[in-house]
Amino acid sequence: MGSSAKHKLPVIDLSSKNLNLNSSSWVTKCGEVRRALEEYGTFIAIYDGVSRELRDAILLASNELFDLPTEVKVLNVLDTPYNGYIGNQHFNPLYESLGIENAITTQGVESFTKLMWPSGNQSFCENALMYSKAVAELDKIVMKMIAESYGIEEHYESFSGSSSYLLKPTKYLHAQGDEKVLGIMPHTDKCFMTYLHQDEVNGLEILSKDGEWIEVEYSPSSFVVMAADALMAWTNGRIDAPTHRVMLRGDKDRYVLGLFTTIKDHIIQIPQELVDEHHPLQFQAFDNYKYMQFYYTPEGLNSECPIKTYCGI
Ligand SMILES: O=C(O)CCC(=O)C(=O)O
Ligand SMILES: [Fe+2]
Repeated sequence: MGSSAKHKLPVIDLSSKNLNLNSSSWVTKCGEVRRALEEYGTFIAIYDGVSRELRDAILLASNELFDLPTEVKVLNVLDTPYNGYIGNQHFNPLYESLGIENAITTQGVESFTKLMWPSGNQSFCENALMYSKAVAELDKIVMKMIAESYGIEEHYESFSGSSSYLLKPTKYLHAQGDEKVLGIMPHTDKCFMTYLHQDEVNGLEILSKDGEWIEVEYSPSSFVVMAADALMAWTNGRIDAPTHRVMLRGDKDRYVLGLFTTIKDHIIQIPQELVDEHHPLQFQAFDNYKYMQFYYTPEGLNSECPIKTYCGI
């Protein structure tokens, strides 16, 4: 498996000025999004919903967050293992992250802020909420495009209100020396969809279908949109969740903001429209949130493809 020169991730402009729901360019864009996801499981979106000021403010706030003492950061404990606080793991020693649950609600962001800064941090709270809401709008656009492209809008509408958003500021300490070093081990995400945003330091790599690692370069005004395991099951395997990792190089720490959507309290059915003689049913109806819990059991952790082990046919 080498690094790829032959693959380049599709870049799709989803800025508001270029999207008109009733135009033929909308239909063309839906097709582009679907093709990119079917081919790579991911693409780079140009999206103008997050202003430069907001981006700078939230990245600066992430710096302050990771500068807090470890005794404070470990207080962030969530129901889903590994979403609360991760730091100094022996297998990902440069990686550190903190998850903020219900990140598009005032209550979700406020309770996290109070835990980290008992005397308050109004600007963190406001910026994290504004950022999460803006990226959740991008999620709505992307999901609408996927659903329209497959003709499964009604299925999506039946659970779109059950989307739950986890904002995960992440920090990677810089590598020592010129060699590329591992930032996060190869994995697929276990939620429904992932939206990544970074400062100027690259490092994300995606495994292509033919086994090449694609180095992802994207500007601070773009987002990586990535399918996760639950989207793969819902689309009956039409879209694969791509394996990805982070490799670090250079002398700068890397900051990333991940927004992860999960469908909660809803059993996701596989749309009949996606099942035919060329695409036999591959998955049973499943609960995305329970699947995430299953992943952290010994059976889930030891499985080569946990979503198949959990609800595959
Ligand atoms: O840092 C990145 O670019 C990717 C992070 C990631 O894969 C994750 O948090 O699941
Ligand atoms: Fe990931």
